[in-house]
Amino acid sequence: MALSVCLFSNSLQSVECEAFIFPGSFSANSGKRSQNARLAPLHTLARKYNTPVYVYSADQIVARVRMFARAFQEIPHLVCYSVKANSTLAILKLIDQQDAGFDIVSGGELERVLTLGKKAAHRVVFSGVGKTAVELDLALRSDILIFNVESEAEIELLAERARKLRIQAKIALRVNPDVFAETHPYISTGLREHKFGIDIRKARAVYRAAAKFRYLDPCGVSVHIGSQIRSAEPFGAAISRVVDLVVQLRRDGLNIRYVDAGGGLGIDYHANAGTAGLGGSFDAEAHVHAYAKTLSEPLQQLEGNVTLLLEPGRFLVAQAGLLLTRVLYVKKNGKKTFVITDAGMNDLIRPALYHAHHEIVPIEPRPGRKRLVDVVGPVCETGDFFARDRLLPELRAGDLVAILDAGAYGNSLSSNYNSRPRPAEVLIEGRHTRLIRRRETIQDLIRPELEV
Ligand SMILES: Cc1ncc(COP(=O)(O)O)c(C=O)c1O
Ligand SMILES: N[C@@H](CCCC[NH3+])C(=O)O
Repeated sequence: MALSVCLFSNSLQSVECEAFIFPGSFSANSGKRSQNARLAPLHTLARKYNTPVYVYSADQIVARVRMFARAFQEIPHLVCYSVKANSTLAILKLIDQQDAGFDIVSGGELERVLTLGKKAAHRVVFSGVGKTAVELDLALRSDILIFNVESEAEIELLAERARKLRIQAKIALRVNPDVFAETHPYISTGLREHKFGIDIRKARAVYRAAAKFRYLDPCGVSVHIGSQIRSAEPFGAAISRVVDLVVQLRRDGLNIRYVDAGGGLGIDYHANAGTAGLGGSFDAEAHVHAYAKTLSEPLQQLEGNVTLLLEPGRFLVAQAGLLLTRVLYVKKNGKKTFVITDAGMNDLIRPALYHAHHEIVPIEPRPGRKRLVDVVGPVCETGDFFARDRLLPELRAGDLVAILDAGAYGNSLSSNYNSRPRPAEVLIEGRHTRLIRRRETIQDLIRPELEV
């Protein structure tokens, strides 16, 4: 019997989501609100586009952007989607259509935003510790919204470039608030020992110095304490320190009009855990509302006159994407069973890099006893795994499996290691599916070398 499973369900806590019709035995019961998104069966996608392939749901992305905006509706704000999470042009376009802005960290990301039109650039915040003169010039000429400056040396370089081009630059200092946030150490950014931002204790003096440059307008304060943060508390601590600083800076005579709270709101990578019914207790909407409340309380001290900039990445796109891959081989080494897929760590590096958990769902699960397996890729690294000692229904060569919650830091962090072309990407829009990035070919990889 065909039952429905919505592998993107968690992002909306949807029930009865008829996303994928599997001849399997899962049922998607993950919560409260119901949404019918009729999407194509994954089998069809695998046949049409081959594997591995990233599959995204446009509905889910749009729903997340709207959910985020709803939570902040009482506060003047601009959601600036963090492009690094997923920088595929069709995804950016979708988010642009929701009137969002963009958080970028390189000239390359700015070029991507510019493909949406010049207007999109006016809603860009430019973060990053290592901006080059060329990147600053492009951003100045593109008339971006604001530069989040991360060092005194960068202020000087930006002031020089702005003077040369005779273009006024709005700047925020990204302050380092020395706030601990529980997450993987590689993606924690808010402690003094991290490379990010300017020590908040020095910030007033740095603002005073910045204000002397004719072509710089110090009008914002920004902070970003890390990524995949599941509790509201550290965001509250960071924003309170920022608000205190804004009060002081205003007393110092600066016209601070922007507070940028950064990104970092986490998701539940276990939300679809379990096999007898996908879904979990994570309520994304409640989570973002709690986050909004935590940010808005300290901001009240500023009595309006401030636009809150937000830079969510993962929260908007992670759960709207999955990586569809086919089992190549199943083999035993001693007591271990390895399920070897055609996707590898080069396609999705999060498990290898952070020991990150991603749910893995067989598309046609076999009934019967589950087995403890390692799901691994074909790359020549022992770290090339998607799951270790995971209890899964029996898998055989040829089976399709979906690696869930892969919409953020999936393809954008992929590489060509082992000379593996990157996967295709497909967007599901209502009843239609669209190839938004073709699979790379070996020619794509070697052409730059043949050209020299
Ligand atoms: C400055 C900045 N803003 C926004 C983000 C987006 O973070 P997330 O995807 O966790 O929301 C990042 C990544 O951590 C970042 O470094
Ligand atoms: N790449 C990380 C997030 C990094 C955020 C960068 N500021 C992840 O996959 O979780």
